[in-house]
Amino acid sequence: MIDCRKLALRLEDDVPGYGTVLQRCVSYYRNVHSTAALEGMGARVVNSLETGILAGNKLYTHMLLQRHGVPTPHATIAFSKEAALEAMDRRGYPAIIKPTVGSWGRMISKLNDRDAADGILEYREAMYPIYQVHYLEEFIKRPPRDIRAIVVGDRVVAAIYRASGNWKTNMALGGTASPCPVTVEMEDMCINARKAVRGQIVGVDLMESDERGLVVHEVNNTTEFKNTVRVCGVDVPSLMLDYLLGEAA
Ligand SMILES: Nc1ncnc2c1ncn2[C@@H]1O[C@H](COP(=O)(O)OP(=O)(O)OP(=O)(O)O)[C@@H](O)[C@H]1O
Repeated sequence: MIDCRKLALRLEDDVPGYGTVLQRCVSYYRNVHSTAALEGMGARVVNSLETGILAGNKLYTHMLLQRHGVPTPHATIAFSKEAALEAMDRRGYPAIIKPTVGSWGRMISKLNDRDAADGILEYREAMYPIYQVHYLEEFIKRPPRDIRAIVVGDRVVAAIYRASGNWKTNMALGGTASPCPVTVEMEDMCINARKAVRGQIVGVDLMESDERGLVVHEVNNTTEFKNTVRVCGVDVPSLMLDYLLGEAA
């Protein structure tokens, strides 16, 4: 185990005997940059830099899911406050606005009407340029929960429902976990989602839309699994390591 924060890599060296690296850093920027360095120095990193970049960005992921025929919330990308408001006026409220890069539900807002949208967009326009890219999703009507499925290669090894009193069901925001049965439909969809971002070990987040059935709203490049292990009793980290050892053989 190597703590990324203790790492200083001389980039012209070969990686000293790392071979295969299972990337587990939860900080997005440390994650992709350490992956880039390690890959460049000859290590095989799971997931790859390519997957880190693709899955780390909600717009890139959306486009890939769509192209691979994986159902995903309808979305709009707008490049100014005015264009975003116009799009929401056309598509209707509520809408969800998300940073293209981010996790744990941070800075994700539900825009219930034009006044709320106008206020949030004004703040975003005053922030770093990345926040002036407005990624909007339809609000999916669903039971008060979502699903996190852990995909290791060609299997969903475990899945949980995440429920909370808030419309955002992230565990980081106080969500609670319970086991979710894995259906064939869900497994196929998750494996397609993994392939769409060219990943190997990923966490796929799904919602059960009242209108459209299962939709995938995110693919996590470095999936957390503590609560899944606890409620499903599946030893996810061992399965990840078995997969990597099988791949390396
Ligand atoms: N389009 C949507 N409609 C309804 N609810 C949504 C929608 N998108 C997200 N949510 C809710 O908001 C939560 C956070 O969304 P999302 O997973 O996209 O954010 P995140 O910051 O990437 O979270 P993480 O990476 O930790 O899973 C989801 O778990 C889900 O409960």
